[in-house]
Amino acid sequence: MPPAITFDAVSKLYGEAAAVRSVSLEIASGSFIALVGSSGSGKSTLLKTINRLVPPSAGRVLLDGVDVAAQPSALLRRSIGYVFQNIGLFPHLTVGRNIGIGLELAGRPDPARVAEMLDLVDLPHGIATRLPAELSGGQQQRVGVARALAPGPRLLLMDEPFGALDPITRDALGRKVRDLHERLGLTTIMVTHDMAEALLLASRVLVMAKGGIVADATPADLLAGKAGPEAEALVAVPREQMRRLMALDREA
Ligand SMILES: Nc1ncnc2c1ncn2[C@@H]1O[C@H](COP(=O)(O)OP(=O)(O)OP(=O)(O)O)[C@@H](O)[C@H]1O
Repeated sequence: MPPAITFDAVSKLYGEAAAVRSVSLEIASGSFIALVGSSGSGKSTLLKTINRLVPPSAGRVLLDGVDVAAQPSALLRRSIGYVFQNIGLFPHLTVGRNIGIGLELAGRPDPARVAEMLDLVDLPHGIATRLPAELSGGQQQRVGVARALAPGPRLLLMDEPFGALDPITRDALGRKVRDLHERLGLTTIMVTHDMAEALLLASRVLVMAKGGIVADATPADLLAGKAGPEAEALVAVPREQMRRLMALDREA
């Protein structure tokens, strides 16, 4: 079973300023969650409390009922896949070693697993001997996903993973990740600025503002305007774009 996550009154203060304000919520095992909200609303900070990159100032985060603070952070991070915007591949290591690094550090190197992961993200095996700089941005981000999934985590955290990609590559990778989420039976949390991406990929959308969760709804309820004013302001943009595109299509 992939883990369920509980945020129990989680807050994070930086000096006087609260980046996250007393967030309490449960995430069911197997969910695909999109975390959206304006810049600075606390999305990344909340995400990072799960893998202990950010220790909460108050409250607890539980994975399957166990406080993450009670687990050694290296062990915890090995059990959680993490993909972030600037990819963070090791530039001096080949693609193959980048993908295998988690297994290597855990003392169980596995070249066959590297090939399996390349297949999983639709990259040719020949790419394994190249350096990251010799790949396109989209290919690098696929390697980032392969690296996160190589140790076989059940939980995948993604922080604006496709932000730097062109729209076509972004759409393809988003679908790929959704497909992997289903096939591997993951629990996935993705921070994104793109409401359309959130609506199309997630089963549940959490909207943050000023460190708090201001809406928590399915994509269908969000689109139907049932999730409150903050959510409505974010949904209005893709909805209006869709309306204009359809009007153009009718004129053509
Ligand atoms: N290490 C830090 N030190 C001080 N303040 C921080 C730190 N990290 C984040 N903050 C502040 O906490 C608030 C929330 O930041 P966070 O990165 O979580 O927002 P976000 O919603 O992910 O934003 P974005 O969409 O721009 O990435 C912001 O006001 C930010 O300036």
